[in-house]
Amino acid sequence: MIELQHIWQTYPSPDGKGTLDAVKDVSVTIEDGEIFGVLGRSGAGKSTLVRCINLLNRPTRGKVLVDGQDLLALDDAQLRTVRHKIGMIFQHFNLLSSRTVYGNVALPLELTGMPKDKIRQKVEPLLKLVGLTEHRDKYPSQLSGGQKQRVGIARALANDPKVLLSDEATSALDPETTVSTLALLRRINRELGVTIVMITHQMEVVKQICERIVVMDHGEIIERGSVLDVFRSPKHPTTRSMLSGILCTELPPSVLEKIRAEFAAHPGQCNKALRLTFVGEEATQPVISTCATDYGVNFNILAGQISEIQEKTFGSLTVVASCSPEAYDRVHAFLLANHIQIEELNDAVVA
Ligand SMILES: Nc1ncnc2c1ncn2[C@@H]1O[C@H](COP(=O)(O)OP(=O)(O)OP(=O)(O)O)[C@@H](O)[C@H]1O
Repeated sequence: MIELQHIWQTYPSPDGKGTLDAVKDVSVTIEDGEIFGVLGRSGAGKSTLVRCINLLNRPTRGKVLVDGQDLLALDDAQLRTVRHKIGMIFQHFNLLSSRTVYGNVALPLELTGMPKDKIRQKVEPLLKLVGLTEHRDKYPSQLSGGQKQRVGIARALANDPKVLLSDEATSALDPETTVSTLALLRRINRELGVTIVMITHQMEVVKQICERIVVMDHGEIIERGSVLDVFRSPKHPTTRSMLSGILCTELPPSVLEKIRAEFAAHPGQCNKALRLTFVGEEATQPVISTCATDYGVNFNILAGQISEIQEKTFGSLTVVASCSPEAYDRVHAFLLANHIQIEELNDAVVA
């Protein structure tokens, strides 16, 4: 288990006149075997925080405990031993251009003084795991971005780490390569039991593999929870804005226009603009049609997104419901009973 307790990181400010708190009193616990996401925009403090886990950053204040061991209390030799158990991969791969694929993966083992035949016994299965056996003698310049990142992953696994820190590891990759790289990380997590900490600004990354996340903004944690819960009801405006592509959290002018037209088309009715969010098999179609047939509600679907999070369907629909106030109360209760989250958007339409 990794425990970051009340971490502060203070740097000299860019103008050199004062200080900048890049991380402000952040506490996070990461359980063994999970895939944990640290999400936020550029400059939020994600890398600064996560690099405290292997003390690439020494926090100005706070405690870093890995399996109960206080890293800040260790001497250099003890810290080196702990760091062997924490691998790291980077956005720009950080490979040595003068070494082959094999040579890059072997490097951390050579540094421990391991004999050559033992190194081969370790490196060859790793190259197989990341699908690079046939590229073992190539140099980084002869590889695609996705292949380079696979070398980085194999190298990070060479010392059998318990934890893998991934600092924007897919940010430089195209969408397809991102998907396959994340699938590889998930396999590593499941098959080798490695705890993975993902630093990312990409919702797709979080959506595809993270189980729990924290969202950072200006050095602070503004939201935390399971990915499903945060996606279902993001509370902080920054989270909502980061999720807007997936959740339609911001209503585009064309949808606002349609909502206003719907309201005008049903004068004297209870008109509600709603965002309905659902997870799993409570697919809305039967529910929506039940609302129409059993409760006499006129539903007009104006926008929608269905995606997959942790192998579960996750959907968000923007609708206008027009009916009597009594019918609306009944429908509201019916939707909640069917595990559909309801957010009323009338204020946004009026604003
Ligand atoms: N070594 C440093 N010295 C001074 N300021 C720093 C240093 N490292 C980071 N910062 C500042 O701390 C803040 C947080 O940076 P950090 O790299 O942790 O953010 P991030 O969320 O990881 O963003 P990015 O993805 O852009 O790296 C930024 O304002 C950055 O300029």
